Amino acid sequence: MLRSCTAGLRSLWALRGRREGAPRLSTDLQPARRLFSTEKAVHKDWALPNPSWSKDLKLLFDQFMKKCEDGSWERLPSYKHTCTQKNEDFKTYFLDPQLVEEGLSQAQLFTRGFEDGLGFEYVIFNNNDEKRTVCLFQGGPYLQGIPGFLHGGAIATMIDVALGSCAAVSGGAIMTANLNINFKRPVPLCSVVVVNSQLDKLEGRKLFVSCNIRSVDEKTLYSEATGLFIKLDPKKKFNIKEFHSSLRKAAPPLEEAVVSSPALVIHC
Ligand SMILES: CCCCCCCCCC(=O)SCCNC(=O)CCNC(=O)[C@H](O)C(C)(C)COP(=O)(O)OP(=O)(O)OC[C@H]1O[C@@H](n2cnc3c(N)ncnc32)[C@H](O)[C@@H]1OP(=O)(O)O
Repeated sequence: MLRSCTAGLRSLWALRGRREGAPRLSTDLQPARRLFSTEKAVHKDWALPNPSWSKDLKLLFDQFMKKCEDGSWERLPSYKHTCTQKNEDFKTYFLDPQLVEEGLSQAQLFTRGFEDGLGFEYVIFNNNDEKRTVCLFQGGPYLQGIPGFLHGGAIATMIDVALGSCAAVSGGAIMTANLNINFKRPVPLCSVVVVNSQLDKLEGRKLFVSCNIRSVDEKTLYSEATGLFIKLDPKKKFNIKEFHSSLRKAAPPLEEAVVSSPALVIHC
């Protein structure tokens, strides 16, 4: 099972002119800084094949690109950094300007923060008429949970992204309000899975979506999930000052919290 993954990583190292036994990946990762060096890299669309993609992923990608030719499907681009009009609108209408200045300059999309092949490799296709999306996903070795299998949190993340994208196509600026996931079979690390999502119901600002995750041959059902996404209300801007003062009211200072409740000390 892990053979294809190891092979993928070896070819990745080979591409970068490294031999086996060369510096370990974990101590040798400087991807983000390297990528920030040019404008072109910053605005790179990551939902496109790279050398870490397996044969299965490339094959499915090609099949969906074919479906895009008649306009019934479209590939959704994916960027590490804010650069779509949708994201700009989000900042303008929903965020406190102070939050934008203080917090967002270094920010990048969580699922695109790994070096090629090590984390989330995925591409999402949208069918507007049918209100559904298909996400092709290959989870890399840094997403391991129990040995040889994907971490449940990584699966939940992809479900959030897949369902969120499905909802965002219809709803624009949305946020996840509820996710409900049934993990039915563990997903082998580095395998390719298909996340089929669809918009079930639109009710005011509420978008109800559901999805399933299956193997490429469709024989294995890995997970099923439903989600509720809320279309954001521009009248309810996220206000950083309000947020901080509500936090202070809700939580006592750390020392106080530790003394009164040792269970609050969480190691992560
Ligand atoms: C193209 C890009 C695609 C990218 C996809 C990426 C996906 C990633 C998305 C995320 O990770 S978002 C991060 C995780 N989510 C959050 O942090 C959200 C935290 N929650 C909130 O900020 C607010 O609760 C939220 C914005 C979701 C809703 O607040 P609002 O003040 O706008 O809504 P309001 O409370 O007025 O509720 C609106 C309706 O939704 C209902 N509602 C809200 N939260 C609910 C809930 N949790 N369960 C059930 N119903 C809920 C609520 O009852 C009401 O129903 P009615 O209209 O029928 O009265």
